[in-house]
Amino acid sequence: MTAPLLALSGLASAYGQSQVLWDVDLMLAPGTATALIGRNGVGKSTLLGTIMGTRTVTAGRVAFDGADITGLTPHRRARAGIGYVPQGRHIFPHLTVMENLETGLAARGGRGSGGGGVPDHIFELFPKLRDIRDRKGGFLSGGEQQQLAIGRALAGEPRLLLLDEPTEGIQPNVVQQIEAALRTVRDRLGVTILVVEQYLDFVWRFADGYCAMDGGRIIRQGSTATESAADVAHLVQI
Ligand SMILES: Nc1ncnc2c1ncn2[C@@H]1O[C@H](COP(=O)(O)OP(=O)(O)OP(=O)(O)O)[C@@H](O)[C@H]1O
Repeated sequence: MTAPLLALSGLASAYGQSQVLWDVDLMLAPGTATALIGRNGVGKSTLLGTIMGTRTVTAGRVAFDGADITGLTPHRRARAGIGYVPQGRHIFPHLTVMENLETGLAARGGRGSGGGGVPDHIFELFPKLRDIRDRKGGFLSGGEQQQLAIGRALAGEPRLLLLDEPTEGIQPNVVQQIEAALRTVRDRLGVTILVVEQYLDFVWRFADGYCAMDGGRIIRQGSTATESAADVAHLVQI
């Protein structure tokens, strides 16, 4: 197997006295898309947070491209090549679309294409963003904000893209655009993707593999090519 881009081993996390992640092992091969599935509250967002560095790791190790990054701040991890699209998108409402995208450039550090501005491919992935580039973030629809949040993460030219429920509350035609864009990001840009997603149709159309969580642990992993969504549906139903 090719060396993993991301390797989690024995990872644990807690909010104060309350442990929410237990002994998580996960490896992501470069250029693959994996969906993190499971019911509400099982620890999916917390797991993304431990990879990005916004949540405390109480045990275990996060390795990115062979280097131990467990002790690095989120800022350093972003500069190392990890992009993050949080749940709720966190768009800056008083900045324009273009200014929001430019905030993503800082993550690039010395890496990436070296050009100064927002990479053109972001507007090829999301043409709507070009049309509305002077509009303030606070005036965008949910679908436009989601595209902007993904575009902003991509402006940092990440090698690993973490997304937290990108289809939540988004109308079906925009879900399709997001799916097509993510497919291009994986297949043409070679970016590795880890996406928290409850919508299994989307997962089975787009992701290579899935990883199911329950009670803060990974309880099952597999391939979307060899298993069906029906096999795991009981793991996401409430
Ligand atoms: N800031 C916090 N302080 C204390 N407990 C928290 C905090 N954030 C999350 N938790 C708890 O940690 C557990 C895991 O939450 P997490 O958000 O990671 O789950 P999730 O699977 O992403 O759920 P959802 O799909 O609802 O976002 C839950 O029991 C939750 O109540």
